[in-house]
Amino acid sequence: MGRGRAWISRAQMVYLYRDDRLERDPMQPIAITSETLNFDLLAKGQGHKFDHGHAVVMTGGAGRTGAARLTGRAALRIGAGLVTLAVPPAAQMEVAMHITALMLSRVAGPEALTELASDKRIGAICIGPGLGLKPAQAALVEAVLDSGKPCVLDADALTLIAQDPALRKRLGPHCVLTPHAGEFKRLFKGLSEDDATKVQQCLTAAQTAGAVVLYKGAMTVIAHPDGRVATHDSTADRAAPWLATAGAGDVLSGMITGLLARGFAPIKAAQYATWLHVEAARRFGPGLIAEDLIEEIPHVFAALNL
Ligand SMILES: NC(=O)C1=CN([C@@H]2O[C@H](COP(=O)(O)OP(=O)(O)OC[C@H]3O[C@@H](n4cnc5c(N)ncnc54)[C@H](O)[C@@H]3O)[C@@H](O)[C@H]2O)[C@@H](O)CC1
Ligand SMILES: Nc1ncnc2c1ncn2[C@@H]1O[C@H](COP(=O)(O)OP(=O)(O)O)[C@@H](O)[C@H]1O
Repeated sequence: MGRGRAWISRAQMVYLYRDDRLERDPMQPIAITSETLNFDLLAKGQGHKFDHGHAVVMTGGAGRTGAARLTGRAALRIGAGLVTLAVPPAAQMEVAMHITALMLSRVAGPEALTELASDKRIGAICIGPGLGLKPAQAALVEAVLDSGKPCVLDADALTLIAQDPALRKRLGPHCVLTPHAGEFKRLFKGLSEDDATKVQQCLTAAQTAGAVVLYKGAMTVIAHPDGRVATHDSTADRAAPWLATAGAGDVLSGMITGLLARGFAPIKAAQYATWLHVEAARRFGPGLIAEDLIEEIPHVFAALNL
């Protein structure tokens, strides 16, 4: 075990969060850097797999499951003890043929998803990557939101929420929304066209939605409805242009979901995942595709002496 760490209890984790350097000046935008993060929080102490959290990722239908499979694998690599893909019946064979360490649960509709999410051991849910945009998928998003579990809402879930005020009303600070610029524009109409800076736009969005918003891009901004804002600058000496590749956002969602399952608070999960995501991209370098990001995570952890 790295640095001889003992098992860390949930109570100790709460203490460690309070000790986090990113918390010191909560109302000011804070730069997410290796100086402001406390990497000891990422260490995996002793315990069995359920002590490290169980994450669920909803997949899309047949022929559309790749994005959620990336998400699920990233959640496992970041240290969640177990990850289950919730799979519509028509996609069950496709997903089963592609996974090994990931588990599969057949989910025929919102009732089945509600039942799966009600398992007390499920600590986090991700929905959106490759999901689809039909009313049946909106009902799945509703089931996730009604579960009250920490969740990551990405890709098609964001588009569905943008189209449906009833879904928007169900958001809370336990939700992390991860829009790229196109999704941000759809979700927060008008906001992205005014003169406000990206920081102000993201903060207003978080306060409007009542949820944590991670506004993606080379400059990523993360805002909590209570006013906390953090920025991650991936330009200049932390440039990672190879992250502009299909599926990179699905991997980020998985990293956040895995950290949520491990017990990180939503804003912390978003901050740590953002730094690790760029770090993985920079370590891999040119030619990066989404799968490479996931396989680079262990090397990032090793370099951090975890
Ligand atoms: N391997 C896979 O199976 C992948 C599946 N994906 C899925 O494909 C579906 C569509 O995803 P899209 O992201 O294309 O979503 P959308 O089609 O909803 O959004 C893309 C649109 O937004 C505009 N846009 C503006 N700023 C943008 C920005 N910074 N980044 C990206 N687009 C921007 C684009 O011009 C484009 O018109 C989702 O279900 C998604 O999860 C993608 O995640 C890519 C990988
Ligand atoms: N030029 C860039 N520099 C740094 N990070 C980038 C750059 N382009 C994209 N990214 C990051 O890559 C990810 C892309 O996510 P997204 O646009 O949702 O892609 P996808 O939907 O294909 O998964 C985001 O985390 C974003 O911040």
